[in-house]
Amino acid sequence: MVRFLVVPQWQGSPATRAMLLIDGATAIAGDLPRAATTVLEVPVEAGESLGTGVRRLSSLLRTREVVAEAMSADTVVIGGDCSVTVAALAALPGGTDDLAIVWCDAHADMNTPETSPSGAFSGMALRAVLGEGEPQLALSPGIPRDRVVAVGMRNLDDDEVSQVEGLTSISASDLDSVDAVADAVVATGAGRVWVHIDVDVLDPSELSGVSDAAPFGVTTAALSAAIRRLRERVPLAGATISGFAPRTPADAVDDLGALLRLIGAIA
Ligand SMILES: NC(=[NH2+])NCCC[C@H](N)C(=O)O
Repeated sequence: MVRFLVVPQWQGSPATRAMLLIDGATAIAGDLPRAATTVLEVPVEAGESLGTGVRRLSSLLRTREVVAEAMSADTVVIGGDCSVTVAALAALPGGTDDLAIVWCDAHADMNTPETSPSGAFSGMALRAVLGEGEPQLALSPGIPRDRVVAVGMRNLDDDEVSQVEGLTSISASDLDSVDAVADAVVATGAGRVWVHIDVDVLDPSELSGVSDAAPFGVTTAALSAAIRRLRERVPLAGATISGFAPRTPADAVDDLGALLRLIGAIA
């Protein structure tokens, strides 16, 4: 049975109102089956960079320990900022040797501390999954680039452009084919797949509670259908929903329909 691990980590976000991610995690948790849901306690303090180029590193490391203690097979992780996926993969039962990653996010998250405009670890999260960037946070071993399928990526920093070469990229219009994601993952040869969804991958008309909305995103319907099709062909190792940062409780209610549809596709 699927377990939900709610990780209200905000310290990896570049947003000025990053703590709205706590409200987002709490709103989602309230709609999950209680017996299958664990809400983790993440540090309340912002934390220190400890001389690295990653803001709030000390708190990110602490959350990582808490996630490692709680991880089990068939876990759906609910963020929090999108770097919670790095913590989950670092502690994934069975390791990551046979894993492909589907990274659904408007942003590339391919910065390192050297290229990051913000110092926010969420903007470095996919790069850390590849095993690169700040060594205290990077996966070891990393996931090879040819095992990564990026969906809906459309808001890149200049230094990220060269870095996304080598990833398979699926645009919003590519999702018109319900098999596009499944075909790309099967082509990697991986035995299992982790699906990461930062909800800012959705078009802003579908969901408003994100801190850095980008136009021309994917529809909830197309993404859900693509994930369901993927799961018919490749076993799911786990999944993440992250980046939900509603401005008010009423806004959160407006967005819950789209969120629950995505959760239904991955859980
Ligand atoms: N998944 C996200 N919301 N990422 C935000 C990244 C923003 C920007 N590219 C940075 O590195 O700071």
